[in-house]
Amino acid sequence: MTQNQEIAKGLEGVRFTESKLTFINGQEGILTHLGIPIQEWAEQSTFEELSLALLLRRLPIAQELAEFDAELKANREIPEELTQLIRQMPQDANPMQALRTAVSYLGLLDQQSEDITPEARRAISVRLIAQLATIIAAQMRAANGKDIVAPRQDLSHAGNFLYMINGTEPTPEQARLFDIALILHVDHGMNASTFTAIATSSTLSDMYSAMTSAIGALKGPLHGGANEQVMVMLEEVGSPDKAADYINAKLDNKEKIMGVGHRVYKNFDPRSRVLRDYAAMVADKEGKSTNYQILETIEKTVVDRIGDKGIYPNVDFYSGTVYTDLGIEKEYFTPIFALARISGWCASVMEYSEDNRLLRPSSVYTGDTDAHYLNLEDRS
Ligand SMILES: CC(=O)SCCNC(=O)CCNC(=O)[C@H](O)C(C)(C)COP(=O)(O)OP(=O)(O)OC[C@H]1O[C@@H](n2cnc3c(N)ncnc32)[C@H](O)[C@@H]1OP(=O)(O)O
Ligand SMILES: O=C([O-])CC(=O)C(=O)O
Repeated sequence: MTQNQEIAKGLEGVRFTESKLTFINGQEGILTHLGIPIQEWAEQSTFEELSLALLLRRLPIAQELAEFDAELKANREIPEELTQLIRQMPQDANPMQALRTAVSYLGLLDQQSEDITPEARRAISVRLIAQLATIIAAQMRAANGKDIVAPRQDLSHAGNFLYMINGTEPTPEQARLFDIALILHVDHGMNASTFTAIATSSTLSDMYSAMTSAIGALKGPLHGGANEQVMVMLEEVGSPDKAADYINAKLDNKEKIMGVGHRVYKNFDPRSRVLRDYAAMVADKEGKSTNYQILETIEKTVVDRIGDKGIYPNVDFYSGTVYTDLGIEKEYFTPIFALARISGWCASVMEYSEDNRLLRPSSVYTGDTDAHYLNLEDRS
């Protein structure tokens, strides 16, 4: 029996499906959704519109967008049982563990959760997109010993989230900045968490199981968890004049720098450029923040030292400074990534399920081939 011995470590470059959602050219730093550059989505669109466009796989017409917007608003409330669970969670719970638990519980409470027809998957996607914001805001408030703020129906998705976390309405500029940050995180091809969501749903499991798996995958520091780790690094560095030495010491030690490097981008991640511009704009307006100055030095030091390996800032590098400026604590950076990526996960699962095939790769077996069972007393 012959076995193909080739291994694609980390599944690098392996294509297992077709998709019409997202195109990435990692060498040239190009990212498009439905063929439209990410910069245009960021400048001209909204989180709601991009979410619907990915679910439809085309730009919606005005009436479709208005209806989707109304549907999201009508679905913002979460069940009272879930609010109670959130209140009972340990105050020091890891927010991604708390989110994973809450989404799993939401599935338990949803009468439709076992229905995997396209219609049911779409209805569940709308609820998940709308309610993740309410769940994360409630968790943030409860963990800080504050009253949970109910969602409002007269604000945008981004504006309502900021309202729910702060208890006061954001300025239009703050709401728009957060909306842009969400847009930049909505989808990114076959990243680890989207792949995980698809792998789970390829067994014909339900949407909530797929999303719970995806949240678990996003949590890791090599993926979405890197944005929080960037902030940890900024705290360790402390001041801009220490940044270069800090990075050089880490690289001498062969340690990885968080928020830089990417499996696909070997030039620059276009999302980090957009985020850097906004971070710079806020920094200029309010007098350059220490964090922004440290990041500038880290970027320069990393690119000087290992830019030739294709290591540049990724989306997680500058996002944290934008969130910090909006008053969000670092422990919630990764849940906020999920708040945006939920739309990409749902759209990807729905697309893949139209022509589903069980995901089941192989490994090359390198263990014994001629062993026999030994009784316990005969083993040494
Ligand atoms: C939303 C997102 O998921 S974006 C990614 C978020 N993750 C991070 O920011 C964590 C830091 N970055 C990394 O760990 C990596 O760049 C990853 C996991 C994102 C991609 O990794 P891979 O494609 O597997 O690249 P790999 O780890 O093989 O690195 C290739 C080379 O670049 C180096 N390298 C890659 N990333 C980094 C980094 N962040 N810091 C220092 N060196 C790095 C590796 O040491 C390796 O060097 P070598 O060839 O001399 O051994
Ligand atoms: O594509 C990836 O591997 C990681 C990433 O940038 C994302 O998920 O946004």
